[in-house]
Amino acid sequence: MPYQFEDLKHACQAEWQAYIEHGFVRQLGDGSLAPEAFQHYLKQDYLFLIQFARAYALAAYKSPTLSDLRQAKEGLQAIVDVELDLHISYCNAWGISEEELANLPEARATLAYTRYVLDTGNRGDLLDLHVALSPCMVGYGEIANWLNNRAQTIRGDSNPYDAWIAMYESDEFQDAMQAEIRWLNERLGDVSPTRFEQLTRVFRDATRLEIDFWDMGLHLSD
Ligand SMILES: Cc1ncc(CN)c(N)n1
Repeated sequence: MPYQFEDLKHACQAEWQAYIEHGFVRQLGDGSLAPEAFQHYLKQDYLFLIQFARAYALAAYKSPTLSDLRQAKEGLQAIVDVELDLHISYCNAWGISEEELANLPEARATLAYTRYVLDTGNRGDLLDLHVALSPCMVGYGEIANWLNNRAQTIRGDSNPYDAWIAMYESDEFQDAMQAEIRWLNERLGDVSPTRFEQLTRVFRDATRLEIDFWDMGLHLSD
């Protein structure tokens, strides 16, 4: 039977659930997250997004066909034109200037995750790289949808984190997430069980690094 993206999630169910339903996410949803934790996360996420934009540029470099190149461009555009732009204005609203962002040191969780993805992409092929990128692109879209279906989630002005949820439930982000899933489904359909095992390891590692990123925000780790 051809593999699908859902099979990767299924193979890493415990890690995927721990990522999507993390304490940081729950507290964002009900508005109880400490502002310092959110600001720490926001700053590190700016650094994270710059490295992830580089990883999509690597995907463009590794693309053998026009359709692969277009998919890499979509990912790069979603980060640079949608997420980073919104992120900078969102940081400003939270009292974090662009100058401060430009001079931040990277936390260990940021270093570990971003360099893992770049290294996986350098050593492996285009599919390894997209699988390593997928918890980022697919996970946040899924988190926004999970929060929206959760009774404890507060939407609107009474939740200071409402704009964050809105960013990831936006059509632009949800469309980019669906395009990534479609691209992966087409490629995963052809892989052998042994190759799927290898890719599962990459997906699990990247998902665990997403969990560490939430932990870093929650505990203000550097
Ligand atoms: C750590 C992290 N992971 C995923 C995303 C969503 N692109 C993000 N902004 N930051």
